[in-house]
Amino acid sequence: MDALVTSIVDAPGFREDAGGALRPSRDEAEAAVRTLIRWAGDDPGREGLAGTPDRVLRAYGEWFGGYEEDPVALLERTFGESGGYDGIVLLRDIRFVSHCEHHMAPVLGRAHVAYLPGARVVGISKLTRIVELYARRLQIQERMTAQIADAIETVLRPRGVAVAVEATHGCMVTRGVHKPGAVMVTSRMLGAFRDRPEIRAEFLSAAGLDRRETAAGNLFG
Ligand SMILES: Nc1nc2c(ncn2[C@@H]2O[C@H](COP(=O)(O)OP(=O)(O)OP(=O)(O)O)[C@@H](O)[C@H]2O)c(=O)[nH]1
Ligand SMILES: [Zn+2]
Repeated sequence: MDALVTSIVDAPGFREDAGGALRPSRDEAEAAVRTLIRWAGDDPGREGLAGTPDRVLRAYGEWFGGYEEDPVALLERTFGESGGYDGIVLLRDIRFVSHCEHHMAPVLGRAHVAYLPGARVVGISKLTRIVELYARRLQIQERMTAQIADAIETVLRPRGVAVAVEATHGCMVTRGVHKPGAVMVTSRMLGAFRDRPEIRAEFLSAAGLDRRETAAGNLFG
C-alpha cells in the first residue's frame, strides 16, 4: 500500500483513531442516552422511553456506520478496462444523510460525483457507496466533499475527479439562525476538472449545477 492510500485509510474518522479511546460498551452507551433524556427534562424510566436507548444505538449504527468501512477496499474492485470510453462518467443526485460534527444534527443533501477514467472504471454503485461511507460519520461538508474526491483519485488514479455537494443543515433550520432556504454548496475539482475549464463546465452542466431550477434546493422542505 503506498503512502497516499495509507493516508486515506488512516485519515481521522476511523474508529481506532478516534482519540485513541476504547469504544464504550453498549451498556455505557445506553446509560449515556438515559442521561441525555434526563438532561432534556424527561424520565427515562417511563414506559414510552423504556426502549429508546436501544433504538438510539441502533439508529447510530446506521447514521455512523461509515467509520467501520474501508474506502480503499470499496473502490479497489474495478472492472479493469474502460472499453475505449474516454468521456466523463457522472453519477448525479446521490441523496445522502449525514450529521454535522458541531451539533450532531442531520445534514440532508445530494452529491454529484464524476471522474474521467484512466485505465480503469469502477462499478457505478461504488460511487454511491463512497458517498455513504463518508456521509455516515460526524462531518463538516467541506471535509466530506474532499474525502470523497481524494479517495476516488487515490484508488482509481483517473485523469480527473469532480465532486459537488449541495446540502441543507438541520442545525441551521431547526435551531440557531433558523434559515430553511439556505443550501450549502461545496466542490472539489482534481486533475482535468481543475485544469481544463471546458471539462469543468461539462461537469457543472451535466450535473445541473449551472441551472438553478435543477439544483437541489432545500431538502428540508
Ligand atoms: N463550515 C461548516 N460549518 C458548519 C457545518 N455544519 C455546521 N456548521 C456550522 O458550525 C458552526 C458552529 O458554530 P458555534 O458558534 O461553535 O456553535 P453555535 O453557537 O451552536 O452556532 P450557531 O449555529 O450559529 O447558533 C455554526 O456556524 C454552524 O452553522 C459544515 O458542514 N461546514
Ligand atoms: Zn450543526
